[in-house]
Amino acid sequence: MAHNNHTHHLHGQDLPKVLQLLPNPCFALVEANNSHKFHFLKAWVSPLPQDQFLETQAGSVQVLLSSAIGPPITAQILHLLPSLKLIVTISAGLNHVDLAECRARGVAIASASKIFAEDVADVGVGLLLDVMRNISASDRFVRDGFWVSKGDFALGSKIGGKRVGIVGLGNIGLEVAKRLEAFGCSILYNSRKKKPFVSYPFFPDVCELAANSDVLVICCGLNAQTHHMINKKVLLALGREGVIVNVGRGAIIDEKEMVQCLVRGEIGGAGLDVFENEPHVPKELFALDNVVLSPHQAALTPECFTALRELVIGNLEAFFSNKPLLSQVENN
Ligand SMILES: O=CC(=O)O
Repeated sequence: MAHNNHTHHLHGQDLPKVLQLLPNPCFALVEANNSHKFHFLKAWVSPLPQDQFLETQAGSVQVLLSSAIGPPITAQILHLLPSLKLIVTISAGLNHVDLAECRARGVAIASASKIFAEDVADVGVGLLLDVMRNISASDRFVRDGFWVSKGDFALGSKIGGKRVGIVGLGNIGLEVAKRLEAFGCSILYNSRKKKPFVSYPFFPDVCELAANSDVLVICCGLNAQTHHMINKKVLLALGREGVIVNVGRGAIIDEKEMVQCLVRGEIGGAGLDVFENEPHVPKELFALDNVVLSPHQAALTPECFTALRELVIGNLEAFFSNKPLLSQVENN
């Protein structure tokens, strides 16, 4: 987009188009005060079925706004958008986007990973503390009147000195490491590649990492390589006292096996913000006091909304003026 004095005189139809497939509260937030700069094209407003709408109305669309809770951006959708050059996703995770198809079509991706990292890490550490110090379980104990009728509650474990294995040392994993270092934990990690900028011990094999950790914190993305990467063998290597925390995606863990391990006491506990089949959570977990559950909401705090809006609009402005994107994701 040429930035000149006439920009604000452009009619909606002449503005650069930004496609949205489904309504999303975060999109509305991004749109607020910016509808004079971009024409936000909303597939759901049309009476046409989505495919037909895309085929007839979105042929010239270059940018798609997407989110982790929105519809997956499949090869089929990409095929209906021949002019698409950029997907801006309001998420840290990218598993809802067909990355191979984007690569093949030369579609760039910009994410919100940097903005969400601190908030997701906070919840990861919160879940770890909760499981290990029985915070939610003690709260239930007190509310149910058991402090009076039964006396003391089961003791939790000390956090300081624990070995925390981080799976995925990206933006989120690094924030988790930073926080837990301050608690006196020792940090180990598994990642696709060894990171030259940290001195934490690197474990190329996730099973080895589990065997050497008191807690595993899952912070990686979901893809073909990480799907069910945390399988029964890894869980058994973590062991009876071991705790697992997941703030990545549910399907990185083989959920059925994890539930079995928890029910049989083969691992010590779990703190979970994500699940394989959200919003459905395996019912067996509801009965377990050593499990803390959270409804996949680690990423979003109202405090990050301003930064999110600036990042998305910054990416759109950069794209339409041929400048480097602010948060382009590597997709090789
Ligand atoms: O799950 C949330 C995200 O990917 O940002």
